Amino acid sequence: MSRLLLPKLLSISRTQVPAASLLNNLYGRHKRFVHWTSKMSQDSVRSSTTGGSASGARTFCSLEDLLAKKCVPCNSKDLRPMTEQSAQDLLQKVAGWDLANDNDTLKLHRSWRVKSFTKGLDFFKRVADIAESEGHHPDLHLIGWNNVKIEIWTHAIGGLTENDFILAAKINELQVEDLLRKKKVAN
Ligand SMILES: C[C@H](O)[C@H](O)[C@H]1CNC2=NC(N)=NC(=O)C2=N1
Repeated sequence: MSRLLLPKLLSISRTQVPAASLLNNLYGRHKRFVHWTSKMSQDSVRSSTTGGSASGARTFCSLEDLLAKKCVPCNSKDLRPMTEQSAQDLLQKVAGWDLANDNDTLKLHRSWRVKSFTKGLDFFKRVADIAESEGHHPDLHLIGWNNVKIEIWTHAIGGLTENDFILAAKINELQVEDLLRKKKVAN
C-alpha cells in the first residue's frame, strides 16, 4: 500500500496540487481500502463458514484462530451448512470431538464422565457461561447420572458452521478436571 502511495504522493506535491485536493485524494483511497479489507474479511467468514472457496479466500483455520474468533449470529440468510469435508478438516483442530451424521444433519459430539450428578450440573454451568457470551448454544445431556454429553450444531440452518467449532474449541479450554471422574489405573 505505502509503496503504491508514496510515488503518487511525491508526484502530487511536485505539481503543487492544493492541500484540500490532496487530502480528498488520500481520503478516497482510504475509504476504498477500508471497503476492500472489510469485504475480504466477510468473504473469509462466509467461506470458512460454508466451506466454500469460490471467493479464493482462505479456508484454513487453526485452533488459535478458532479461539480468537467470536460466534456470529445464526440468523443471516447467507449462512449455509459446511460440507462434510470442511467439517472433517476443522475437526482436527478440536481434540476429543467427533463428527456425527444425525439424519443428514452433521453435529459435533463429545462426552465426559463426571464424579457425581451435581458435578454434571456444575459442568453445564461452566459451558453455559461460554455459550451465553458467544450467543451460540449447545445441546446438553446428563445421562445415567454421571455421563455428560454435549452436541453442537447450528439449529437455524440444520448443520455445522464455524460457530460450532469456535464453541467446541472454547469448551475444550475450560478447567473441568475437578469435576471429572478419575480413570482407574489397572495394576
Ligand atoms: C440470533 C442468534 O444467533 C440465534 O437465535 C442463535 C442462538 N443460539 C444458537 N445456538 C445454536 N447452536 N444454533 C442456533 O441456530 C442458534 N441460534
